[in-house]
Amino acid sequence: MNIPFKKLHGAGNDFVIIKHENFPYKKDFSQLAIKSCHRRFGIGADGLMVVAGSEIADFKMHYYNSDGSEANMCGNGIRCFAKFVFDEGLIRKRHFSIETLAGIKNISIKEQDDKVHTVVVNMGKMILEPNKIPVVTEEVDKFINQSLELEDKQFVISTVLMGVPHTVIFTEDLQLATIEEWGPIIETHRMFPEKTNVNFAKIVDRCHIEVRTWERGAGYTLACGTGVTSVCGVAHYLGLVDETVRVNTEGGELIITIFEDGNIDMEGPAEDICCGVYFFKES
Ligand SMILES: N[C@H](CCC[C@H](N)C(=O)O)C(=O)O
Repeated sequence: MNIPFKKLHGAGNDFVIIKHENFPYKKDFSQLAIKSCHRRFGIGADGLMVVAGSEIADFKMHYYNSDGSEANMCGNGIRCFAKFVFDEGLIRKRHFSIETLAGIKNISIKEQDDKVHTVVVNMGKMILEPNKIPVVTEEVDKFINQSLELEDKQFVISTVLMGVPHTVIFTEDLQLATIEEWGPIIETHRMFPEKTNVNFAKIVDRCHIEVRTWERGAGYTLACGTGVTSVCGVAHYLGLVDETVRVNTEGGELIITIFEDGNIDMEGPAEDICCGVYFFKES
């Protein structure tokens, strides 16, 4: 089956995007994600998004990680999704809404020469209550600064829900070797029945943080939008940063703004990489 696609990235987190009308087989989205996201046998990407219609918003976003698992939300992905639908002429408003499994997200785009270059997403509010997060824990009212002992290493972790589960570890050590060693162990820890994304964060000062993320279902990525949002939400909750934070990821910079009512905005880039036709072969 020949499927037209575009490939975009948001701060180095890259995605294959297709229109539902070109592949209207939801039962095969997972297989399509695995095959098309493969870095050798496919196009290569961290995830797949399918652009579909919605009865409650301007569009519906289906998101699948490169391992084929479906996720409720993707922060870098929804910026690329917004660029795709605007640049493709599917919508010409600069403010519109996208339905996700984590609720409706409101989008504002910034464009130059009629092409989107930056997108602001209202990510909603960070959820702190353990009974609303897929985490198994003794009675605590917030899963913040909990100690976790793994083999011979002590971690202090905070786990929140930002559409998807995120575990945050504040550390000075952002070496890739550390993330690749401990990321998968924490991602698949028994306390996370639906697994978790794992964010290693270094607070530079009250308005700068560096974040490196091991993503659930995708591994190490150059940036993670929901992860960066979660890190800033936890850091702000702990009084470590101000309301606006510039976050450095390996793939680029994201700007997070935390409002008094708890809503969090994420601003960041969305860039085209290529477009083409993907030859999907069912296995
Ligand atoms: N791997 C995540 C989904 C993608 C999130 C990330 N790419 C982002 O930008 O938010 C999960 O399964 O929870």
